[in-house]
Amino acid sequence: MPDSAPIIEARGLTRAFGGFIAVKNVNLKVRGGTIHALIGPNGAGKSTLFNLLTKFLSPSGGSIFFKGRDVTHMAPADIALLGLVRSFQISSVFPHLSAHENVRVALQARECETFAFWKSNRTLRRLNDEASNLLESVGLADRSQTRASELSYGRKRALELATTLALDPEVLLLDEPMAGMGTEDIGRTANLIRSVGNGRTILMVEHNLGVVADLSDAITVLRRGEIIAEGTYAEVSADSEVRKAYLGGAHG
Ligand SMILES: Nc1ncnc2c1ncn2[C@@H]1O[C@H](COP(=O)(O)OP(=O)(O)OP(=O)(O)O)[C@@H](O)[C@H]1O
Repeated sequence: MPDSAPIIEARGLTRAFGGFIAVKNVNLKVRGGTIHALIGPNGAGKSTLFNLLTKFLSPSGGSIFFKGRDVTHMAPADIALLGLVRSFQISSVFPHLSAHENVRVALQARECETFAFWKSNRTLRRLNDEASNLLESVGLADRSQTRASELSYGRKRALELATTLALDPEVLLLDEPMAGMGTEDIGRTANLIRSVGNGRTILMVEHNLGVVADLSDAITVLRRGEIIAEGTYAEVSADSEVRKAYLGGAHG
């Protein structure tokens, strides 16, 4: 693995809904520079764990560390500023703006953190160029002037990824990046994730096991809120508990 230090770590993470424990004593280490997938049958607790890590839900117990710092009680916006950004579900794509305008707005949002609010012509030109480069990197160069609302589903998600990349996150959390996509979009998005994963850490929840096998350096398998296996795809797919969980299908 590229780097052995965990960039995200959950210790004893637990979340109950009433009397039901959706995530139970999870100890997870996501290593810097890796693509790490969270898999498991329906209802295994993947989304709940994701929501805990991105602070959309607060834990009933346990702690979360980001780059060695205890962020258990930090607000979602503050953890995003530290460099942990969730894509696809929270990124803001404005339907009436063009693809290019959407990325530029995201770039401007980032610049506001560090620069004065006024912009010189030179700065605006640089932002325009940067927006064009980002669109190109997600395969949307030829859709630059298309309104977001007119993009196909797969391309809308590529635009969401571009607006997230505009924030230059160190860690990207992707929630089912392939959901609802056709084969062609899946292939393109997998390539995209691989290329944006270069130099970043990616944690993703994904149901498409072919994609998981293809992209992941490490995989954590959840069932009924607990980790049942961890390792490479070859390791977890050979695990008898994992096989049982998947054969058990939706009742995992
Ligand atoms: N807000 C909530 N209130 C009550 N129960 C919840 C809530 N959110 C999730 N659960 C329950 O927690 C369990 C885990 O759900 P979660 O959505 O985290 O699983 P998942 O692995 O993401 O499933 P899927 O693959 O179907 O998206 C499920 O039994 C679900 O019904």
